[in-house]
Amino acid sequence: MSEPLLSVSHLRKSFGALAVTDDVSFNVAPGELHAIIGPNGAGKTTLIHQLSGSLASDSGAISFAGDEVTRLSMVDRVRRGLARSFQITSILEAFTVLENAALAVQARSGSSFRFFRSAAREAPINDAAMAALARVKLDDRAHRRAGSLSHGEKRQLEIAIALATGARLLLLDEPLAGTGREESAVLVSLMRELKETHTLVLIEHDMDAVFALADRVSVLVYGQLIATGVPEVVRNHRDVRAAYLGEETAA
Ligand SMILES: Nc1ncnc2c1ncn2[C@@H]1O[C@H](COP(=O)(O)OP(=O)(O)OP(=O)(O)O)[C@@H](O)[C@H]1O
Repeated sequence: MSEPLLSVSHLRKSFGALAVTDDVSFNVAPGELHAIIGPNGAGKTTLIHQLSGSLASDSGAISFAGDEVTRLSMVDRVRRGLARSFQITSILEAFTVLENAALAVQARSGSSFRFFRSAAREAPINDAAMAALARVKLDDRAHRRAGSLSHGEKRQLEIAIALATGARLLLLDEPLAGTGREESAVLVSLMRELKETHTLVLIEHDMDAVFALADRVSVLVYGQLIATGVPEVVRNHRDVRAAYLGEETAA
């Protein structure tokens, strides 16, 4: 196997007495789509926060592209190419879809946020922002107000914003949450296309999507990874089936 792009080793985070991530170790190879699944409250979102840098880890190490990034800020991790797809709440609804993507391009170049309304009018920024929108099939919505997008389109825009930062590895936290069947199909096919060019870490409750897309799956239960492997092995893993008893994946 090639050198991992992301390497997580013995990562921990507690809130008070609650160990929310507890000695978590796994690797993600370049080009891999690695899904992290687990029952509600298992610690998946906390783990993504630790990987993105929005939450400091108590102990353990995170390496990205061969460099340790454990103590780096979120902005520094984004500049190195490790970006989280931010939640809808971070979309600026009053601005156009293009302006939202342009802001992310501008953040990558390190220039000030203050003039971002005009950023979309600067050719290099505009071109990069339009390219990110085209990747998520939102280029025809570029000049619409972001607030006017459907729920599924907003999730596409979140991914475009992460792409526009120049990310090599995208951390996607439940991109299908709250989407309808058609929206979800659009996002699944989008992720399949993104796999061609990007490394993805995907947290998702939709097991059909996970097992259709993932190269490998890790299972988090009460903060601990109980299994990592290719989908078929994980699906049939005894501990995984036990952890999910009564939940959809064991079906
Ligand atoms: N800031 C915090 N302070 C205290 N407890 C927290 C905090 N953030 C998360 N927790 C607790 O940590 C546990 C794991 O939460 P987390 O959101 O990471 O789980 P999850 O696997 O993403 O859950 P879900 O699938 O429901 O989104 C939960 O018990 C939660 O209440």
